[in-house]
Amino acid sequence: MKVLKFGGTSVGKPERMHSVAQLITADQDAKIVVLSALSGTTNSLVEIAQSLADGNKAQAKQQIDKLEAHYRSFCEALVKTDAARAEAKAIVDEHFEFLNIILKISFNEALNKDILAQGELLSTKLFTVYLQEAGIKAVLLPALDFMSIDEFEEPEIPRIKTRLTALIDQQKSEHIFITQGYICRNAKGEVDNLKRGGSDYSASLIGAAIQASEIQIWTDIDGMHNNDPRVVKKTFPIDQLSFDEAAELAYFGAKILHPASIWPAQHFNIPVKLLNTMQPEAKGTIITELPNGNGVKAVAAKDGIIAIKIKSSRMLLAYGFLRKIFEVFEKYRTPIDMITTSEVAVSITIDSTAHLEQILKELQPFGTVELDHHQTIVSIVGNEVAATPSIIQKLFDSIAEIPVRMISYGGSRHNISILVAAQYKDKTLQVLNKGLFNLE
Ligand SMILES: Nc1ncnc2c1ncn2[C@@H]1O[C@H](COP(=O)(O)OP(=O)(O)O)[C@@H](O)[C@H]1O
Ligand SMILES: N[C@@H](CC(=O)OP(=O)(O)O)C(=O)O
Repeated sequence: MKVLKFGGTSVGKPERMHSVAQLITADQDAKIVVLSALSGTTNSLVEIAQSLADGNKAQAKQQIDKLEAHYRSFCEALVKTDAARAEAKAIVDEHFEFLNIILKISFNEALNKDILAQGELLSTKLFTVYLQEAGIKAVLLPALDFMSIDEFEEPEIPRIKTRLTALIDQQKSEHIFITQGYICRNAKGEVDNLKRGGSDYSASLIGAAIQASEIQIWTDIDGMHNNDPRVVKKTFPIDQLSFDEAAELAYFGAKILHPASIWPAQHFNIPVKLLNTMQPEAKGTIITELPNGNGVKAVAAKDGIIAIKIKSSRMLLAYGFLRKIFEVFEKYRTPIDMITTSEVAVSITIDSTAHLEQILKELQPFGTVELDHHQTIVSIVGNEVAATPSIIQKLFDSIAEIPVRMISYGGSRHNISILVAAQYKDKTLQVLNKGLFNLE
């Protein structure tokens, strides 16, 4: 069985949904099709939830009405028969009735998650109505019946496997299953999600749970490119990446993949293909266990980084200092991305401000604490990149004019990372495109 995931841009217009239907029926293979919300919907739902959190019900109502109008016209173009239009209308009625009801009740975090789930529920139901109208047999598998995370927000793969296999076994004669990406249930049984962009993660978890033969991530670009196409002019798709290379790129900002989406596939050695819905014949990128050579494959940038420097003469010749500092981050479940040390100071980067205040308070006794917001990690990724001598030379030549805050070299054989102030991100990606790939 294969898993095919279609992102927001691949289902964001009625004609795109029609193309997705063609793609999933191009062969007779059994498949689970994972859909995101229509592009822009989750952002709108976040805005609605924010208005409600701010107590601004009038604004929330306006935002709900605007989104509803969008869905009404989407349905008009998606399906043509009276029966299908009536079904689509009933779905839109149901979900917007829900959004209108929550205007009347007091807002809380569980409700927030319920709001955010509406996008994937709508897209999958509407797509199923279209498939039915087009005479394509498919079964809708509700993700909330099988996808779950534990109290640490970690996916429960064995449980997902048991529940999903049972659902599929009940319908053995079917070969196209549709489900929602992104949404899941948490340890309390409430509706939750796998964080923004999480449909890729859903696809990978489903692939791992059913030991799929392949996971396909269909998006609006022909695979992983060597650099961020939103920032540099000339980029090219990479034919093949190893799981390690892809994981580094996803984690360090290549938006095409959710940061956590590689490990489930890697654990079960399931190939992942990145493909373009708008150009299905393009080769895309295949991600498999082994790399197909050494050296730089791509550059990526991760925004929203905070650098924390702890300076203390007590660190001089002392042991146990770093452990005490790390324990503070562990206590607040805040992962550290980069770390550099000298005899009297340690610099650390994090990407979450959730517990920043408490962390800073607990770091104060260790020395002088300095903070830099608005930083970006730029990562140079490729198998054995750190062991390829010419690369470090080219890297330093390229960034000669860029003020660099931190450099991490040697932590991973596949990654060299530098930290720059966010205002230098674009320039850094551009000079690296020239210096490492000889492209503008
Ligand atoms: N290195 C990269 N290679 C390919 N795409 C990238 C890269 N870095 C950023 N992107 C962006 O990722 C986008 C696809 O991801 P996303 O918008 O999440 O798609 P989807 O809606 O299909 O999930 C592309 O349109 C592209 O602009
Ligand atoms: N709809 C969710 C989940 C997702 O993965 O979307 P996309 O596949 O369009 O990145 C989001 O916007 O975060």
